[in-house]
Amino acid sequence: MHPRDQTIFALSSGRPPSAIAMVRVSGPQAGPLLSALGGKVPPARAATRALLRDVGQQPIDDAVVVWFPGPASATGEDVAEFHVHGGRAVLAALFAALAGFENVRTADPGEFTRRAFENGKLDLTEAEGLDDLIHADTDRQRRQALRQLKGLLGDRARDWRARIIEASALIEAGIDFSDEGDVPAELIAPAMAKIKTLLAEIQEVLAAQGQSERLRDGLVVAIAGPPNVGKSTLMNQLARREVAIVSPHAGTTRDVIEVQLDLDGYPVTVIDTAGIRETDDPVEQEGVRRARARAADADLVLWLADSPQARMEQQGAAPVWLVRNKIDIAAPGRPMAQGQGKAGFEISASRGDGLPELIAALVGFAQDYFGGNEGGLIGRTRQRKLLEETAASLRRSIGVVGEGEELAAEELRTAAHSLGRLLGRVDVEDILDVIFREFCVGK
Ligand SMILES: Nc1nc2c(ncn2[C@@H]2O[C@H](COP(=O)(O)OP(=O)(O)OP(=O)(O)O)[C@@H](O)[C@H]2O)c(=O)[nH]1
Ligand SMILES: [K+]
Ligand SMILES: [Mg+2]
Repeated sequence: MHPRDQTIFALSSGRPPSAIAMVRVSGPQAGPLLSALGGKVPPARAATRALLRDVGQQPIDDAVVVWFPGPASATGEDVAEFHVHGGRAVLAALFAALAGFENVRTADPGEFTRRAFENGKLDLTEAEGLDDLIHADTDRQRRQALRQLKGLLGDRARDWRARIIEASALIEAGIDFSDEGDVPAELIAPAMAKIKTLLAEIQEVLAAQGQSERLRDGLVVAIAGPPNVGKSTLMNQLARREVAIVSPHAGTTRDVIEVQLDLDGYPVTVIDTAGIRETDDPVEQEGVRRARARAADADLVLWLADSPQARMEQQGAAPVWLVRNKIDIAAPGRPMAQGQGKAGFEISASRGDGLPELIAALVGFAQDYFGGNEGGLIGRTRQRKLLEETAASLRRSIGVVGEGEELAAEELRTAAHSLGRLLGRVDVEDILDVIFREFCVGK
């Protein structure tokens, strides 16, 4: 039997032990498994109490089961849910009982969603939204993922694709029905007008997007600077816990240390690095090399220093903010040298002075970085790339239509194909369907 036709099961709730655990089953054996383990197939979509027993009639657990006959289920197949007590031994016994049946196996990662997608329950953008929702750490990520899951982008893409196919059917019909290959302008003009309108709509979505697909990956802020200036102390303050070792010994931090922060709903990764200096110690040299590399890849560098004469080092293309630390012991004195046109900050990482201002500035930076808008439909680079490809093909079709309708039609097919890939449905038959439906009646 093909793996696709087998019945799959998996623990769908969190790691055991837990009060309740939910094991989900999907596939043709879901119903037979319910009756084999629970004694009967319960009424559909109603939580039903069942004493589960294994093949030897030994009790497994007192459970609640739910039966979702397909296709009106999450995956489109027959689905059974077993809500059991979330102990490791209970789950082990249930898994053993399930796996004992023929053509029943544990699910691969994402396989329930994959089946839902294959059964047309979700398009690819919605599946991506579901994945993002499960992995969302911050509130803004959650809202963005929910927009994807609700299929807002998918709905637009389906509509655009249908309209492209319509326009291309008009042109192709013109080509097929014209005598010497010259397609009457009455057919081409309305088709191209449709294309121009929808190109404008796609461009609007691409432009309104700002940076919001960055929400998935987060913003990386590197703390860098000379040894012993208080980088790890600042890191611990931002993380509100002791993630990095702090000591008066210069060269304490060697590895790159990361923490994930939720900064006003924005996902921010802060990294603490080794103090940058010339050194003979090969271990510290490696630390310095990693520090430079990570700072060069960061989206923002906080260059920490503890003297007014501090000179900062630019790493990569990211903006660098000069942050003077230890103002509690140094005389306030002269303001620090200003770097890259950015205002310097003055803080005491150990005492907390100046930290609210620094954090407020980081939130402001995050707002700019993420585009601050809630209306973004695009959640991933994959989606943006395919929409850009679609727009480019549409522009080319408008450009080449004067040179030949076949060229324009070919570009439209490419555009529809890009949108099909966005949705995870690539199906050239659609174009033929429209042509035959609209132009071949009675043949
Ligand atoms: N007075 C004062 N001391 C500080 C402040 N911040 C850090 N220190 C002290 O400075 C020393 C070095 O701090 P760290 O946080 O380890 O400095 P670092 O830059 O991570 O050092 P390396 O990892 O070795 O490069 C420690 O003794 C801290 O207690 C501050 O704001 N004021
Ligand atoms: K130190
Ligand atoms: Mg350190």
